[in-house]
Amino acid sequence: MSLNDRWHTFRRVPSFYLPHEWRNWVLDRGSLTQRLIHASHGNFSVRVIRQQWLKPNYDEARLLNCPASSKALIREVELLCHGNVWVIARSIIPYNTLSGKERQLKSLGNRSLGSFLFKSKAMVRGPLQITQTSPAALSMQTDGAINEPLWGRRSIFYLHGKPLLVSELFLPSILKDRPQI
Ligand SMILES: C=C(O[C@@H]1C=C(C(=O)O)C=C[C@H]1O)C(=O)O
Repeated sequence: MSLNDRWHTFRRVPSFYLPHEWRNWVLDRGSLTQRLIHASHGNFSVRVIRQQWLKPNYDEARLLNCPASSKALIREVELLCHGNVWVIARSIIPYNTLSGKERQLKSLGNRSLGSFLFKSKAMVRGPLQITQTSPAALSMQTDGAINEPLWGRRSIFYLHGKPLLVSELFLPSILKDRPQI
């Protein structure tokens, strides 16, 4: 099942629902890429699952104020540390956002989106929305390896005032693969 379906139901929860051990990760408004690089002592990579022109789901189109029928550049990735997936992410980039300097977003490849966003002097990040979901809800093939709630977030980044939506899901390997920082 693609992330497209996994993110279909982003059920918001208040940030105070977050357990202590996840608060620093999920509420950090800085670059997640930089945080992962630091936490893994540089053993970090981006695996692009797909990057295609597709229709966002209804909720995403609504947040981006895009017509429900319009397509956007949808990028789904896994962020790996020490070869393990620590984060899965889905970004929705409307056509009109891919103008000017932001045209480069079409050809990121396995460079992190964050490496572009947090370099831009014209970037403003909107508020974080928090969600809690389950492997079952995401139809994740975990063969029982993950049987605990998963925490995620999404926020809109504005580049020269043009929006893109980034959703991220934090996997338990973040805490299991390393001690708390
Ligand atoms: C927004 C960031 O970029 C990260 C990298 C992404 C990508 O390469 O597609 C997507 C979401 C983020 O987890 C960040 O590093 O904070």
